[in-house]
Amino acid sequence: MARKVIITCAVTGAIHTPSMSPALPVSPEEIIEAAVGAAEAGAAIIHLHARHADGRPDQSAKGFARFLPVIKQRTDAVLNLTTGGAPYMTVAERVKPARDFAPEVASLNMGSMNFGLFPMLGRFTEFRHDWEAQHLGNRDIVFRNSYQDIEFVLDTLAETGTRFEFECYDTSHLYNLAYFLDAGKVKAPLFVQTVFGLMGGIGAHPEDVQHMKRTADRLFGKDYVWSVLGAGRHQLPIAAMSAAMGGNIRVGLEDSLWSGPGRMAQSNAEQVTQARRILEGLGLEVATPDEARAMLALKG
Ligand SMILES: C[C@H](N)CC(=O)CC(=O)O
Ligand SMILES: [Zn+2]
Repeated sequence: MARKVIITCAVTGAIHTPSMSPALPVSPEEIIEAAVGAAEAGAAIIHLHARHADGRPDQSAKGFARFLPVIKQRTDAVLNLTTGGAPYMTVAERVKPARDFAPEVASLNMGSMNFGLFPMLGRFTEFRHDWEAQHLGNRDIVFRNSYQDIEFVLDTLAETGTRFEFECYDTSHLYNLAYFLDAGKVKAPLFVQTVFGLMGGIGAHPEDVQHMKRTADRLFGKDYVWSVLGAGRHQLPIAAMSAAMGGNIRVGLEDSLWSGPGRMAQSNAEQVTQARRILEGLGLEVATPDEARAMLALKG
């Protein structure tokens, strides 16, 4: 029996800006087509952020209401709403969409960190909107996720039945998750999304991947479902490592605009298809949304 692998697709995010790639979904219609296309290509989970018309991150419930009902109608993929929003937002602002829509899954960032986007400025120079260069060039971003912030999200969503994609950008974040597990604030199976190659967090070297996996195995044993995301050019190499090491995969234009060295991705579905080819090349099978629901004990 081939192992089932969950592919998550993060279709737009709040990091990349519209001028960086014509494929980046911005409008509600573009986000809907990207989500449905990614699901049809094999993504069991769709991770969602909203944007204003000029592409700036929008964390209002209204912003999400413009595409959520239509996506729900057109696909049975698991929907995962961000509580990360954009690093300069307050946690009260960030948790609103998940509080209002009570999704099956919501992201939860497991620690504070410097957030370096400015390395991308070397590659992208032309911007349609002023805010884009400021956003990317900001060297003073601290993505705040204090224990109080994390607890606030957990308590706010406690009655919704929503489960979490625990974003861990470094080993300290795994220890923070272990603390909340021991404290009984989160329940197994934990969906642990280890993030590699985002400046401010752990790197994307194979030893970094092994180190995060070894640490998670020691802290959580069988009580977790491991997944990885690689930022930028690291997306597919990190996905391949995870597939070979028994893990699951996250791709999408939120995390990377590329589909190969120097080749810009034409769509989220293209990245999902590439991930799928890697899995099938290894004799693995892509998990369906319902198989992902069973693996992650989701409310359905
Ligand atoms: C590296 C990713 N941007 C992690 C993320 O997706 C955070 C969130 O939305 O809460
Ligand atoms: Zn996100």
